[in-house]
Amino acid sequence: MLEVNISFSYGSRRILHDVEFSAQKNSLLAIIGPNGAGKSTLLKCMVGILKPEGYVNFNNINLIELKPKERAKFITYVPQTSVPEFAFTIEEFVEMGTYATRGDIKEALRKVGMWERRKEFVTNLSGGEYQLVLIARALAQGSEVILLDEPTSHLDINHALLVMNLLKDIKEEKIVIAVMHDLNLALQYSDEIILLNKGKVEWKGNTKDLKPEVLERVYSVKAKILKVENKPIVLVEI
Ligand SMILES: Nc1ncnc2c1ncn2[C@@H]1O[C@H](COP(=O)(O)OP(=O)(O)OP(=O)(O)O)[C@@H](O)[C@H]1O
Repeated sequence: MLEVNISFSYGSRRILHDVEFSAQKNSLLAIIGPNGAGKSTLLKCMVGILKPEGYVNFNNINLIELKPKERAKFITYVPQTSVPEFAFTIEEFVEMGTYATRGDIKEALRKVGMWERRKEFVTNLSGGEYQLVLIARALAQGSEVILLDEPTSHLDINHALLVMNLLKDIKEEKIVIAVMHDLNLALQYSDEIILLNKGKVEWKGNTKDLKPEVLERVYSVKAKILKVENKPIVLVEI
């Protein structure tokens, strides 16, 4: 069980106001919200890149208070996909910066379907393939909590589904929290949602309980949530 309460300011500007929630295994948690709501800042605070006020308690250990090396055993962060700068092989890249064993690396690359391609250079991968390698690197670290910042941005629908199905798989073993912009993917794959707006939790709860009025208020659009083949679809009036 992960219990979070975070406030954070950049200088005198308050970005996150008492953002409080909990997360657990077997429940994919999506963090949604408009641009600038504070979603990425929240993940960076949780993983210790930024120093917030509050706590990130995992089994009653406040991860914020741990040294980075110690914290990395519990929580990992997959940043928004950037372009790889250095020509490491996939295998070297996954090994870098982790405390992973050979076995962990093999298992992680197998999980994302990249083991056979481990000798290829990361610089030659497509955006979607690189995203899978970033996830493998986080998996190889073996931490109990995995945070992902927009794991499907820049991906075509096929790769996006590949990544989301992978997260669905991973949530059985780890606490998975993903910042997501695509409301349809968030609604279809997440079990719980936190809707951030202007640094505050505007709404949180079971994904199936999210009402279009909440989306309308926060995103300033006219929205409907329809059921197609029993799956929720957000329809926005244009
Ligand atoms: N290094 C920084 N210094 C000062 N302000 C920052 C810095 N980084 C982000 N901010 C501000 O913090 C606020 C929250 O940014 P954040 O990136 O967390 O939002 P977000 O919800 O992830 O947005 P998006 O969906 O656009 O990625 C924004 O107003 C942004 O301008």
